[in-house]
Amino acid sequence: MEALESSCASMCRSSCSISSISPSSSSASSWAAFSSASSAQIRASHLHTCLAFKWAASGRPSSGSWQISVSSGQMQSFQSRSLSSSAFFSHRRRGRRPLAIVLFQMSAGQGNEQSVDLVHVNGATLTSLEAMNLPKPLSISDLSPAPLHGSSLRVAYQGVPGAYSEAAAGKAYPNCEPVPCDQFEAAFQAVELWLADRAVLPVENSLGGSIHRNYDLLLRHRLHIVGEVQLPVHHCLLAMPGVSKAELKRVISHPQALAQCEHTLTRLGLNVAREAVDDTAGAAQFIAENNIHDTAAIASSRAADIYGMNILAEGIQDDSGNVTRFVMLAREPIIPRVDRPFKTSIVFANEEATGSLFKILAAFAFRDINLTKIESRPQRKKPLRIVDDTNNGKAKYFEYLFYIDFEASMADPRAQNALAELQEFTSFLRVLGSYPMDMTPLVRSPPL
Ligand SMILES: O=C(O)C(=O)C[C@]1(C(=O)O)C=C[C@@H](O)C=C1
Repeated sequence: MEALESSCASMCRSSCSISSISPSSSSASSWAAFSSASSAQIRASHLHTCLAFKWAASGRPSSGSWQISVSSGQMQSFQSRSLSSSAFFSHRRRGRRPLAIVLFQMSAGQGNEQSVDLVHVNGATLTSLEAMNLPKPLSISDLSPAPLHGSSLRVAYQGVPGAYSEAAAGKAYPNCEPVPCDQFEAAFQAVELWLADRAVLPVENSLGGSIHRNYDLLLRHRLHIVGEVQLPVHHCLLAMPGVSKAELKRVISHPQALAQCEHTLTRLGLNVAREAVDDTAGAAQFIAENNIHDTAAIASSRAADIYGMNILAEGIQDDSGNVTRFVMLAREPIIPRVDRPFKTSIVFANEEATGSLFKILAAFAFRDINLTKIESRPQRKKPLRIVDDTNNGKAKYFEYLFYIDFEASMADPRAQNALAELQEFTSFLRVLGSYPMDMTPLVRSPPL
């Protein structure tokens, strides 16, 4: 029997129970399409979500009649589409297995709070979840500026469950509802569009350096930095159960993770091809879903648990004190305070004058304000400055934006005065956020 994986967007919060579903045509008007999976919660009024099953075996499912058994409950009528039609499968999943979609009709008059427990499709067990990108009706709670009383904060991160960014979201906001996003840009937009309350994004790593993409996105979007978390990153080498290091021909992971483990991989004799993918846990998921035996992933031990992989080596980062710094982003800034250590992040373009950068840095030094980070990025809108100040012709200079983090709150007059002085030497200045510093002690992992 081909194994199926149920996928779902967990948009719905109440529950209902169904006993079995047989295929038929989908002509009814009140489709209660809901995104769900094992023990999902749905609200009867949600009409635009749906169930999706991902094939765990290669190839397409065979045709024939389908029986979906779920726990018994109050759903009065339901229908599924035929699963045999190829048009029925999502074609947007290039290189990935097709999705089968089942729509359920819910009858009016059902209570709001019901639960669906999917168990089998034609006897195959449903396992993991994946978000479906289907429209969901807006509700009042989507539009409320703060999470409703009793509901958890939705925190967008880039990657899939098991990614370090998910762990950082949990460290920043314990008990939050992590919202996985396929790209950094999507995490920014999820907050801007009120689909999430916060985003948690990596900005720098102690071994790999800055994550430039996020610096560029900080400028392009209007979100505010409201906090930071530093996460010790302990990488593991994951492979399918039964696979040994000697069988590996490739190691895949997020480019930062590959960079952080470069020397250790060589020391382990793994002089095999490295391939970059979107996130560490996504690498593990890809290997597990496709049952690939000649490839390992660099990811967390939690990713090994989630995707059923074996840990071949633990703590494979090149330095036991490997730490990634994440920032928390929100639509509104927080009010800066002076009763605890604060950091402020700014971005500016300096004036075209000799020594302007020196004068900018001196504005902090004279006030005893410690700088913790300076990063320069090309000014994409104005990448070159061409000046005619030589006897031999025109000179070309690259134009940069500078990102600075300094240890002071914007409520501190020293910081206010420093920025006032900065304005004399800058053509552009923006405060990205003033936020409490992460002062939690970091735990080093034992050397490999
Ligand atoms: O791929 C992940 O798991 C991530 O959360 C991303 C990320 C990064 O962008 O730096 C986060 C922490 C580690 O440094 C490696 C990768």
